Amino acid sequence: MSTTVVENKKDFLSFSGRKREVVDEEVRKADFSEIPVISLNQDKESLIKDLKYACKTVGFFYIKDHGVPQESIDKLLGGAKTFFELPKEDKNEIHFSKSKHFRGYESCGDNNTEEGKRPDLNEQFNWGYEAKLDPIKTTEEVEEYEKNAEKDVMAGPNVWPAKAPALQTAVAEYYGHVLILARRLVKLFALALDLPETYFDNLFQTPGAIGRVLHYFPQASNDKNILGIGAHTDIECFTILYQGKVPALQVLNNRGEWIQAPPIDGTFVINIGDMLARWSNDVFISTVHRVLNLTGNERYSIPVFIGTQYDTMIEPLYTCVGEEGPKYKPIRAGEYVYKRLAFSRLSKEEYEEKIKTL
Ligand SMILES: O=C(O)CCC(=O)C(=O)O
Ligand SMILES: [Fe+2]
Repeated sequence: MSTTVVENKKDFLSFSGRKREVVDEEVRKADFSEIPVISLNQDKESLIKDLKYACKTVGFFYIKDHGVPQESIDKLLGGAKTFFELPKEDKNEIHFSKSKHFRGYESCGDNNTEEGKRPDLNEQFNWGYEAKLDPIKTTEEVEEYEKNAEKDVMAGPNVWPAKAPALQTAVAEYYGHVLILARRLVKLFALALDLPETYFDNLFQTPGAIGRVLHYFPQASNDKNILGIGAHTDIECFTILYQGKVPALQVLNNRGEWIQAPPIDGTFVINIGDMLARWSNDVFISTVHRVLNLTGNERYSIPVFIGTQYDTMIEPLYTCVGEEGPKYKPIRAGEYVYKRLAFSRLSKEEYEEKIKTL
């Protein structure tokens, strides 16, 4: 999740390689033509046209008519709140440092998303893909998956809080709905990239899909050195974000201006991540964003980061290379995600040591 700030020049140089300049630190209200709202319930031709525009020019959009029941969202928010209210010692029983692939609890200050800024002002719970959480898998498929479950550095079992058991049940229900939506979006993205509709399907059968519930604390100061989550681009192909009711998300637009992306009832925010930006040779753009919660209220959000199966080699797609050719070298999805997560969470020494073994 890390993005490097190039000192003095105020550029963002993310791991994806694309530079983003900040020309204005003031944050302004955008109207929805800047961050489009797209209904999934419209004829396919116009839907693909809307998606093409949003993915190629903004990298951020809202979707409505997405099919995920509000009840499942509310259940997950309830389960997460119970978990976050537990005493520190109970939450730390599943601290992410005990997990080889960053699952579990991150406390406030554990993560420094934006280099050069203070650590992020949030606590969070993270889980990853397991076939038993996937509603399309049969019992036999789950058994088969479990045999090879730890094949990739990023794959393996989740950890759940013993003292807040409702969280696990609520995650399973919500994540199931989101995986179905993700597989629907993957087909639409294939079409928007001028590929056959089923082009990506096999690569999202056991997707590297990390879910997270974030709890942001209100902050008094508008000092941009302290952020709920520092400026970054997401790592995976795309993110399905439920951002609750508290406005705090900001997006860096193509002109280098920070604009607000307030919550809209009944929608998710979808944003393109660096894996799909690389895969599409920057035909789809990944967009820098951050959270600054000046509302005086606590804020909860639920991003699910949808990536491909971890053994997928990501190299620019044939429909996207054009005359200039591929901009990016091939990378293995699991290794890429691991390095990015490790970079903002481990010490420099630990990071160097760990990546030697990948
Ligand atoms: O909380 C939000 O609205 C955004 C969270 C986010 O950007 C992230 O976790 O990558
Ligand atoms: Fe993000």
